Amino acid sequence: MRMDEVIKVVGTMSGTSLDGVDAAVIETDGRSITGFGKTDYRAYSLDERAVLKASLGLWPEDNVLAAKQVVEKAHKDILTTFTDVDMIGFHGQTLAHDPGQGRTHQIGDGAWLANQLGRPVVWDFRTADVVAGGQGAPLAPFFHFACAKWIGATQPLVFLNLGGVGNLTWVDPGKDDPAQQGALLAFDTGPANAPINDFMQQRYGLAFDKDGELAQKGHVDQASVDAFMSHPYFTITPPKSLDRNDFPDILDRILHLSDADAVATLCGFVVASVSHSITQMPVAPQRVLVTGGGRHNRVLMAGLSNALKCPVAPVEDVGLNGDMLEAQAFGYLAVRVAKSLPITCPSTTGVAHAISGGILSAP
Ligand SMILES: Nc1ncnc2c1ncn2[C@@H]1O[C@H](COP(=O)(O)OP(=O)(O)OP(=O)(O)O)[C@@H](O)[C@H]1O
Ligand SMILES: CC(=O)N[C@H]1[C@@H]2OC[C@@H](O2)[C@@H](O)[C@@H]1O[C@H](C)C(=O)O
Repeated sequence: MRMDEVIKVVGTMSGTSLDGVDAAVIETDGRSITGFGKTDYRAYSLDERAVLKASLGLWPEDNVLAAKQVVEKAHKDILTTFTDVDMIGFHGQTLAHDPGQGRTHQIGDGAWLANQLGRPVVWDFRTADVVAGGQGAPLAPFFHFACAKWIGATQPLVFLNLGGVGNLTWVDPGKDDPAQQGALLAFDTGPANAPINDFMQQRYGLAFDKDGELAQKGHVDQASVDAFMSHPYFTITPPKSLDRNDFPDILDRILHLSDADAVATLCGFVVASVSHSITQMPVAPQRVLVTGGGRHNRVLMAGLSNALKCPVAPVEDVGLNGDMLEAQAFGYLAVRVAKSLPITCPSTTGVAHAISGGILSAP
């Protein structure tokens, strides 16, 4: 493969919210984005979701066969309709993440998918980084750097992903290469939608608080937010990353509140953790562009706008697709892996030096 060859790749993401699989086409030479293409979404059924949820926290030595089959089938279903791509970037589903012990666990066999779909598949993006001493997450930052160039940004800005977990990337678009010192700073900010979803599921059997409607009726309990912010995670100097279940007692902290106040306070946790994270940026960002499902939550967006000293807007404001950015990221990273370009560096995962990673499985 020539270094300047543009590859049409479909990337997939099955995120921590366990709602389904996103797939999105991107065209890139592994450095610049040259175009975006078709996108699709395949929801997990309630039964599939239950299998995945029951498998969270499990490692390869545990019995994860049922969950693996759910993930593989869902990806095969959605990817079958992407017929005109050169390559697939397959993130899989994270079940467990413990970089401190040098391990992270994404299920789904990319070699099997390559055979089923007759296309090369790049997968297992995180293992090389954790084995090399990095956090193995977040991995979207190198793609965020390319997005900053694509939108023509000239001043430092932040991409904030509000998924199940929150993560952000500070980008200096004045730099030439994402692995260059001072180009990026990225880390997980704290829990985002996952606790809100868990609460809505427990109380109402609902998947999430649509548009923040319940939170809008409540008030933030500041004492609970302050107690939440005393968690040791917030004293760690970035880069740092989280497992979905790293704050196991988060819902216990709001049990004494009314439902509306409880959800408003969970939103307050997100706003406080993101605001704290922004104070750790090398230079104040000119703006914060929000991606991930949390950008639809009006209470989260209003809270962030109030708390931060710069404009906060969904990535749609700059022409990007906030539902598909992570899927696009793993397409982009697949091409970088195929070209042996770095996908992580000290300022994104804390790894000692910039490295590539992933496995490329030919059909
Ligand atoms: N209209 C909406 N109102 C409020 N919240 C929403 C809305 N739409 C989506 N969300 C939230 O966004 C979540 C899905 O976000 P997203 O797809 O970015 O997460 P993910 O990719 O699974 O997570 P991660 O980035 O942590 O891997 C939903 O579970 C829900 O909590
Ligand atoms: C271990 C893992 O799967 N982490 C996810 C998770 O979901 C959000 C946040 O936590 C981020 O660190 C990461 O995903 C994004 C896509 C990333 O790697 O950039």
